[in-house]
Amino acid sequence: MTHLIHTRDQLATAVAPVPGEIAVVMTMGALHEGHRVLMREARKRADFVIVTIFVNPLQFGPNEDFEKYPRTLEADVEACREEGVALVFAPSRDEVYPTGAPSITMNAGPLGGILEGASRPGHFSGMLTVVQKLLMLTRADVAFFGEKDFQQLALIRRMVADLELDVEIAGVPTVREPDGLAMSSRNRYLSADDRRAALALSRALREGATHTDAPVALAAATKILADEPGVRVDYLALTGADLGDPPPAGPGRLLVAARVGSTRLIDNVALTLGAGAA
Ligand SMILES: Nc1ncnc2c1ncn2[C@@H]1O[C@H](COP(=O)(O)OP(=O)(O)OP(=O)(O)O)[C@@H](O)[C@H]1O
Ligand SMILES: CC(C)(CO)[C@@H](O)C(=O)[O-]
Ligand code: BAL
Repeated sequence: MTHLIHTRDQLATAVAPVPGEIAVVMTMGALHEGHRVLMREARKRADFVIVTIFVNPLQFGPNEDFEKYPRTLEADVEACREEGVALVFAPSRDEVYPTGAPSITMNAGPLGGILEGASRPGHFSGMLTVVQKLLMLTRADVAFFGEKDFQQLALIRRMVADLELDVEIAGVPTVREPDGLAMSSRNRYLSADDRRAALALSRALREGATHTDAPVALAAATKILADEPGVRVDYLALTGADLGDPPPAGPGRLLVAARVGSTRLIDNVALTLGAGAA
């Protein structure tokens, strides 16, 4: 039985008697198969799964898509029901920010200022602020996040480590459409032409990841993106697995952000760098 609740009082009442572990999957709604995989992983881990649905104003810039972000609560609750979720917490803005716009927020640190943080100033501060609140409100023992938002996941891990929060963070690999496009709520903004052009992102990452030499991997991915006129690259970066400088040898990450039409998409893949790598 899935319950839809909207207030923090309802949430406190619902979680208080839970005997075992509580798992949370935080979302902004417009749920798709990627979110469902997170829910399934959460269900494997805990009997009591909470899905939060909240389009957090604090993590959107003034010219971003906060107003037009898809809001599909009824279908979202149905998806949660099908996945055996116990509780859907869909709070209002006032319920999450009862004191109004908070004057004290999370500082996302240096990792919060690169890549997505450079393109979306304040985004990670707003994201971490709401994640911390939702962890506290749901009293989660374990929280599941997707690798699709790789820098977000890294920052949440960092926050939990640095602030010694008593919660486990579980990462889930990116779920893709059969043709490679990373699933994303924002994919529903794409026209048919945009949708076709957007495939260049995953194609570029896949091709890049076949190379073990960092400049060669970057050049291969760059060429594929440059060959697709429907894509305007925001950044393409090759980093270490911790988003620092790429190591001479070992695990790395190739990350891309780009505009396709008026839609901004992100994606990333793991790759192995260095001589001797496969
Ligand atoms: N394709 C995916 N594979 C794995 N996890 C995903 C995928 N898409 C989203 N998630 C995860 O679901 C959680 C909620 O994300 P969110 O609601 O922002 O969805 P989204 O599809 O990423 O939306 P957006 O298009 O706005 O970026 C995050 O932990 C995110 O990383
Ligand atoms: C983690 C999150 C739900 C916080 O608003 C959001 O950034 C998202 O959906 O990835
Ligand atoms: N999926 C990450 C949340 C955001 O784009 O604001």
